[in-house]
Amino acid sequence: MLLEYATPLTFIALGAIFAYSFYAVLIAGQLSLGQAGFASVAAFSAAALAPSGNDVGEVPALLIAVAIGMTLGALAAVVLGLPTMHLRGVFLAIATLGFAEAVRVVLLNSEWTGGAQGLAVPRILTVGMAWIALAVVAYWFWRMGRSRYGRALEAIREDELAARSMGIDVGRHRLAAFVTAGAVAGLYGVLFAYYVRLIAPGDFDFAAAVEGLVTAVVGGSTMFLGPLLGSGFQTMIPELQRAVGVEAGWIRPFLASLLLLVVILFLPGGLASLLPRRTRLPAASGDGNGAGDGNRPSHLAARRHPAAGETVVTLVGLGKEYGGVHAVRDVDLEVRSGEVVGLIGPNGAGKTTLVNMISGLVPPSSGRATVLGVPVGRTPVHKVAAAGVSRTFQHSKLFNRLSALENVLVGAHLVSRPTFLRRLLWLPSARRDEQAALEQAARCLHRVGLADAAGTRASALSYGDQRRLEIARALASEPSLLILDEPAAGMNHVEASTLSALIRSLAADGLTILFIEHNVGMVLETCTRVVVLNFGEVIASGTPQDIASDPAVIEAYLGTEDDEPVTGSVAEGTLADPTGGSAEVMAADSVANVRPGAADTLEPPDTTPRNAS
Ligand SMILES: Nc1ncnc2c1ncn2[C@@H]1O[C@H](COP(=O)(O)OP(=O)(O)OP(=O)(O)O)[C@@H](O)[C@H]1O
Repeated sequence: MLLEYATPLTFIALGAIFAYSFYAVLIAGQLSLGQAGFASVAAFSAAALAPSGNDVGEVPALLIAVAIGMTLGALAAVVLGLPTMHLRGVFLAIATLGFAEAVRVVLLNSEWTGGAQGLAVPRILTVGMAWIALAVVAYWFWRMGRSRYGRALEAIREDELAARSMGIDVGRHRLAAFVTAGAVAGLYGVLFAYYVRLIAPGDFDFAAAVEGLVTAVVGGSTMFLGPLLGSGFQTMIPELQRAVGVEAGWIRPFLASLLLLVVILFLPGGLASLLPRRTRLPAASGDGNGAGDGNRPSHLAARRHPAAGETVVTLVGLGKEYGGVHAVRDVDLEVRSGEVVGLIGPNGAGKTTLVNMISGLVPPSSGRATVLGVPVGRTPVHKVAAAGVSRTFQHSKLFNRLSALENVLVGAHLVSRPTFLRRLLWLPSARRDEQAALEQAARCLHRVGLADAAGTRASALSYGDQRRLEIARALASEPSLLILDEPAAGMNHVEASTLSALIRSLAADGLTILFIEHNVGMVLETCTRVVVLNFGEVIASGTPQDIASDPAVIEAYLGTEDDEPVTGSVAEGTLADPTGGSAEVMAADSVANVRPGAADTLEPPDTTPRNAS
């Protein structure tokens, strides 16, 4: 019975293995078509170099061929990956396709490959061996999925910039994914060669690459079972055709293309997304709050924080120019450990550019900046994060297809330990470390009041909850400096007030906080020091009381008698941009027209002690 279906079953396994080589990079958001090239390098080299089954026995001969093929596939991926890993999307696809085509042409014109006639290879592979190989590959990706490494790849796929800011070395992870793809494609090439008996360079052409990609995409690139589902579907179409007596050759590519279209339009996660995706929640602790905000899990990696009062940020003459626009000019600023510094200023004042320079996202044009001992501008973003800088973004940069808990788990990248290889071996220490990371994530969610939303997809959260989730994700790395870019945007008064209390409680724990906010009232209430930027320059810096009555600040916000009226509400501490921009105001319904010079102080500062909460 099984033998009757041996051929389609073998091709399902082979197709799935090939699709896994695409899945390996799709999971990190990379689109590569070079896998056919890796497979052909592996297949021809192994066939030429591996000993004959007559000399060493069939299975050892196949195993040696697999080892040769996977090694050469991985090496080819390193050679191709090093110069191309900085490419994204379609550019990477074109470069890798070019490589595969070049390999095909070289093999086609080489004598040792038999040219267009191809190379005869003994059939050693059986259906059982093919499925064992598939099981090993699927196991690899299954165990990878919930490891720290697997989560980092998913984070890169969802938002590369945010992943960098969480301390993930994107270049290294992308190259690792590419090399895995090379090895898996190499495995496919060898198994294919030792099954079909005769291999020709044409077996690994553009059409083969597209078929592998379609199989992976149709199956789904976000769940490890996707390639298997895709391959089963692709291989079974001709079998079903035969069963119902319709032999037309166009049906399979037509249905595959149709399904690809349906998947891209309506089912971005592929067939695998129809299967339920579970978010593993941490085991509840005895305090009734799940992992709650209890003690720090003991298996997390250690973090060193600066002592109270130690310098955290030093900016000297820092400037950034975009073409002729001076976004930031000549800023001198020192932030000490434990301070809560509010950065305010009208739209376009240069606040985001300044914090982008501090977090290493944007290199300065002039001056120098040292953050937690690291010279930013010359240091990659993930290393700045590793030094202890964590941040949220003005426009939320969550990993939208991941749950709230998974988002925060990525945030814990820097304090959690690598677990993938230990997960492959089911070592208890890997489970313990994963549990510690889960507890850390749950603790951070609890701290921002999102414990109940742990299993909810980030994209399904309300706008205010998304902003809180970003804060939880930023906290998970246990930073020394937390940068918040307009954290209260989109929040109502109650939420903003709760957020203000949270920021003060974080500061009471010793965290240094730098935050941009248009809600001036909240800034004055929350900060120990306020820095005001206008046209890229610091126009004032001091205590909330000083800033609230500083004439230069009031003029920057309200303009002078000669200016056009501006919209905003002093009473709400929320002011629109005097330069005409569109500030995200906290309470749109309370916005009133304010004549220039209508008030002589901003929102009076709250005198509540900082650590009262
Ligand atoms: N990547 C860029 N390329 C060109 N100009 C830029 C770039 N980023 C910022 N700018 C310009 O730099 C100036 C400062 O922008 P920035 O976003 O830092 O201001 P901001 O104070 O954060 O404003 P907002 O409150 O609206 O976020 C603006 O004139 C802006 O147009």
